[in-house]
Amino acid sequence: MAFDFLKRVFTFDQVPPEAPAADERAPDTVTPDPVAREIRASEPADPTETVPQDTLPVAEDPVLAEEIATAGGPSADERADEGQDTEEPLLPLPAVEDIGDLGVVPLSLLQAEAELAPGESPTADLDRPRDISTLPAGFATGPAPEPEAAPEGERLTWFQRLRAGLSRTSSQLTGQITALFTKRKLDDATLEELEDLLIQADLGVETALRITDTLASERYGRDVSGADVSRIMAAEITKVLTPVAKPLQLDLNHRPHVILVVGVNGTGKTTTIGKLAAKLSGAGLKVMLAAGDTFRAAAIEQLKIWAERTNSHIVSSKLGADAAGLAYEAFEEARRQKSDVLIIDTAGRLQNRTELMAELEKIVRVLGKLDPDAPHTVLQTLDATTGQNALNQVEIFRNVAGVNGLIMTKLDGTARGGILVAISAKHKLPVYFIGVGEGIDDLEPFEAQDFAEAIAGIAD
Ligand SMILES: Nc1nc2c(ncn2[C@@H]2O[C@H](COP(=O)(O)OP(=O)(O)OP(=O)(O)O)[C@@H](O)[C@H]2O)c(=O)[nH]1
Repeated sequence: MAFDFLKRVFTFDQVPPEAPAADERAPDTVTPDPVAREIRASEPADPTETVPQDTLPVAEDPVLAEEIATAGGPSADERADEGQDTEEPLLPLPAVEDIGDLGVVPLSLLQAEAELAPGESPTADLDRPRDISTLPAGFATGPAPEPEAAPEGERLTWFQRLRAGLSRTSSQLTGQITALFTKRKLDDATLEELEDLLIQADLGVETALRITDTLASERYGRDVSGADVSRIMAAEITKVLTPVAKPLQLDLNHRPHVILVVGVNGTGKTTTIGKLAAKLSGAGLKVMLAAGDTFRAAAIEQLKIWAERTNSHIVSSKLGADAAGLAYEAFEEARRQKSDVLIIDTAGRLQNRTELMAELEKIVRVLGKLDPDAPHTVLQTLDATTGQNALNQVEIFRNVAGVNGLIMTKLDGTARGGILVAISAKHKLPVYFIGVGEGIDDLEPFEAQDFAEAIAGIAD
């Protein structure tokens, strides 16, 4: 099944195309060997004649055939435009002479042979040593150099991607902090400026104050280095994040454990569902997906592909169908099929679109009719490139849909990330995973210390 998917996404053009049937082949089939070509040109054209596969590539490639046909002359189309016969032989061949049993050879070769001294081979010239001291620019002689080994580990580890993603935040912040404390001692003014910098990095007032308080208690009135601030910053952020860095708990007494995935448009819901399904079905759980984003045909197709890739079942309906109805049916179907986990995708919506938020409320309500505890997990995806607006997103989705867990996506891009600290300090919602790429494996459990150190710009 996975191979079917690959086959749809990639074209495997290394596989040589099958030779077309003789009657499909162009009558001007060209044999690559020039001598054979010349010989063929003198023979009566036999369009049904086939050429062994291994001699076909030149003639089989239509672009190449056209290039050959037009080398030094007008294209077939141009010839047609000029009213010329397009059936003429494709290749401008040298003049030939019939020499009986030997068939035909180029006249030029016969003339060259006639000029040779007795016993001298016509190809002897090729064997003479040549002066190769003046090759054209761009060429060199000597054995071909060994190809250089590809650099190891071209694909970054997820942690390197996280660090790279947060590097804009961290390098900007650490640069400003270093500049702030150059030739200045820690006093009220520098503490206030530091607090501003931390707030500008989206960390939130509460965490900014924790950091400045700790720094003041350690080093007030003394010199401070950027490294001191980074260390304290990482420690304080870790303290904020540790309580929310939790594993996603599945209560398999429910069967299925229902996960509803919500969030603003493009925050990575569908992709994250695919990644989650891959983890769960890879662990042997029976997963069902529900294509609850009934607004976009592409979203339904996208989820179907993820279902196929992850060996999950999928329930989908027509474009524009009632999303709550679909969620209800999917829940029933998952029960019938004894799925372990049902993951329901929803259309992206801005938190200020009241009617769309009401639809989300309805999905939750309808699921609750089948099981008062359902949906058991309501996951919200947050795009790490978003700043302060993410705080507001959590606030509203939490109120409307009962969000009880977060996943931050796109931490591999030019992420801001600091906002997750502010959200964690305020909402204390579990952060289960982080997205660090678009691939199926690019979802990592959230680790408080790793994240904190990446923001604080602390190297390994
Ligand atoms: N770099 C990166 N891209 C991601 C990540 N997660 C999702 N994306 C990309 O973000 C884009 C939007 O992802 P979707 O999964 O379609 O988002 P969605 O929330 O379902 O979108 P809507 O259905 O429009 O609301 C896609 O191009 C994804 O490949 C991630 O962790 N890193």
